[in-house]
Order: sequence, then C-alpha cells, then structure tokens
Amino acid sequence: MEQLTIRTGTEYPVFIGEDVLKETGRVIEAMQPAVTSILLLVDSNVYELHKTNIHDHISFDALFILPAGEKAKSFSVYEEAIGAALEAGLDRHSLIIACGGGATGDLAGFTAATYMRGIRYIQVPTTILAHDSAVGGKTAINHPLGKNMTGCFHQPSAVLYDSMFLKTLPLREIRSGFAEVIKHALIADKEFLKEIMEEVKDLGSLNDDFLQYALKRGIQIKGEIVQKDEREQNIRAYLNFGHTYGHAVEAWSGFGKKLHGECVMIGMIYALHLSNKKTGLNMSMSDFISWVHSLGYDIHTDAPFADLLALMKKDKKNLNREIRFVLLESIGNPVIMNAAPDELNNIHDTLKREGEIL
Ligand SMILES: NC(=O)c1ccc[n+]([C@@H]2O[C@H](COP(=O)([O-])OP(=O)(O)OC[C@H]3O[C@@H](n4cnc5c(N)ncnc54)[C@H](O)[C@@H]3O)[C@@H](O)[C@H]2O)c1
Ligand SMILES: O=C(O)C(=O)C[C@@H](O)[C@H](O)[C@H](O)COP(=O)(O)O
Ligand SMILES: [Zn+2]
Repeated sequence: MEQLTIRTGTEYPVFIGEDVLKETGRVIEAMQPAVTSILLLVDSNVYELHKTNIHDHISFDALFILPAGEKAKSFSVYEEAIGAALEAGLDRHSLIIACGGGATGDLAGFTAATYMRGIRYIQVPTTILAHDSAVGGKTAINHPLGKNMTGCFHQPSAVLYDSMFLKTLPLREIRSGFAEVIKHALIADKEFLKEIMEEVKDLGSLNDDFLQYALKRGIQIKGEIVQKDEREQNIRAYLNFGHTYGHAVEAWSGFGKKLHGECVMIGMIYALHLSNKKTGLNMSMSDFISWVHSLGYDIHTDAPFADLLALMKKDKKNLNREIRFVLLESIGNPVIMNAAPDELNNIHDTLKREGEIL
C-alpha cells in the first residue's frame, strides 16, 4: 500500500494498493471532529460483487444502493440520496462513504456537499477511471442539456483505492478508465506516455504492477494540477483535455450509452487533430491512432456536427460565448485556445472524410 497526500484548501490522504479497504476504520476513527454516523452509498454492481469485503471492512449505520453507473448522476437519484441521509438521521458531523466508480463518487460527493450545506465524505473508488474522479473534489450530476451541469467543488476527507476491486471490472470499463490514464500522460508527461505505449498492448491482460504504477502516476499528475488551481480558474482546465468534444458526444449519445472514457478518447483524438492545425503540435498521429485502435477503442460517433456544436456551446470552460479548447503545443504542454465553429467544423469534416476516426 502506498500513500499520497493532496493539499488543496484541505489536506487529505490517498491510499492506493492492496488491502487498502482494511484501513477504513482507522481512517474514520482519526477524523476530527469525531464522526457521528455513516451512510454508505454504493453502486449496485459493486455491492453484488464485493458484498463480503464491504461488510467486513466498512462499518456503516445506513446503506443506500445506487443504480449502476451513469444513471446515478440524475436529479431523481440525488433526491433519493438526500432522502436516505435524512431518514438515517445524518447530522453535520456525519460521513458519507462513496463506494463505486466515478458516477457513484460524483453523486455521493454532490450529496455530501449539499446535505445540510455540506458534510464530509470518503471516496472508495472501484474502477480504473476513478483514479481520476476520486481525487480533486469535482462533484456533479447531469442535465439532459449537458454533462455535470449541476455540481460543486467539495474535497473528500480521504481516498481509499483498493486494487482488489479492479479484478472484477469488465474489459469495456477497463478500456474506458484507461483513457483518463492516457489523458494524464498526454497533458503532463511525455516519458509516461512512451512507457504506456510500450508496455500496454492488451488492456485485457494488464500487468498488475504496471497498472498500480500508472494509476499512481495519474493521481500524482492530477494532484499537482489541482493543488495549484483547485477551482478551475486557469490550469485545472488542462484536466479537461478531450472533454469538450468528448462530453458533447457523451451527452448526444444519451448518458451511459457511450462510456465517459470512450467519449474522452474520441475527444482527445479530435483535440490532437485540432492541435496539429492550431498550435503546430508535431506528433505522429498515425502511430498513436493505430495503438489506440489496437487497444480496441471504438472511435466512432454518428453525431452530426450541428448537434455537437450546440452542446459544445454550453461547455463549462467557455467564456463570453467563445468555445475554449484544451490543446497541446507538444506532449506534456497544454494550452487553452478559443476555437471558432468553422474551424471545429473543418476538423470534424476532415476526420469524417478521411474515415480515419469519426
Ligand atoms: N469528478 C471527477 O473529477 C471526474 C473525473 C473523471 C470522470 N468523472 C465521471 O466519472 C463517471 C465515470 O466513472 P466510471 O468510468 O468509474 O464509471 P461508473 O461509475 O459509471 O461505473 C461504470 C460501470 O462499472 C461498474 N463497476 C464499478 N466498479 C466495478 C467493479 N469493481 N467491478 C465490476 N463492475 C464495476 C458499475 O456498476 C458501472 O456499471 C462519469 O460520470 C464521469 O463524468 C468524474
Ligand atoms: O478534475 C477535473 O478538473 C477534470 O476535468 C477531470 C475530468 O476527467 C472529469 O471528467 C471531470 O468531471 C470533467 O469536469 P467538467 O468540469 O468538464 O464537468
Ligand atoms: Zn473525464
């Protein structure tokens, strides 16, 4: 087990590796002021698959089982979660534990952030993708008009990332989650990207040690950015690389139909092409894209550009009605630039015409 520390407005530990779940009791006992009661919010699939371990290592006063995956990030489930907290009698010194993937973490974090104007929560991430979502304190639910449109920044009190959970992940979820690992490499660390591209040839047989290393490196990269800009006033937007076009595809497809990481991969390829045009990024796209294809990513959407544009016009990064994209000047060097609808349309058309990706 390894420990990282995230220092934002508050400071919290991230435990990562084997047997981390066993630390839950110790972590909660150390919290000040003392925790009065605990509500566990858990993804339904995770609860079915890991019930014994969850009951053995997490003690809680009330349990609320969430619909699996993205369905949890809705206004109706949010209302139910607040209801569960009220029925359980949670007070201002109570604790919510989020056990599941990014959807569970985002919903549980938002519930904790808003229940009685804010109580503490702990993240127990169970997916590869959640190396990203469990750290940094972005919480949210979706709106049909856009992804994560209602939410706030609320840092967890601790993150307990036990590798045992990852053993039951379906390949499609491994692939989705790994897109965010690749994102962290692209925005911050050229050597890390090289290592990943050399090491990872088959996402169905990832080496355990390499995976732990890659998740830890991803968390470090995210942590370094979030510590400098907790509330996305400037450089935190780099973590949104691939998300402008990606979130539009995700919303257009109907939340949960295409997975978040699948859409981020589409969005990253789009953003790399846009970077080639706008920043002069000098990157061999064909090597990268053939590696991405070999890992089984389906880089295809039927979404018409006009629909995606309407969604991108609502992106949270936009200012003064200008669409702002995170682009790369080189691997590891992101930059934020305005992008006009015409140039975005050109990239979309070119990629379609070449049949290369979209
Ligand atoms: N807050 C942030 O900073 C942040 C960062 C990245 C992504 N996100 C959000 O995270 C969400 C995606 O998260 P995700 O990819 O973890 O997906 P998820 O939470 O939707 O879970 C994906 C699927 O995997 C199942 N699952 C979870 N853990 C499992 C396990 N250990 N074994 C077997 N099945 C398991 C779930 O039941 C679900 O069906 C999106 O809503 C995205 O917007 C948030
Ligand atoms: O932590 C961040 O900041 C990110 O942008 C990480 C993203 O991977 C994540 O999907 C996040 O939820 C997107 O945030 P949003 O502000 O675009 O909704
Ligand atoms: Zn993301």
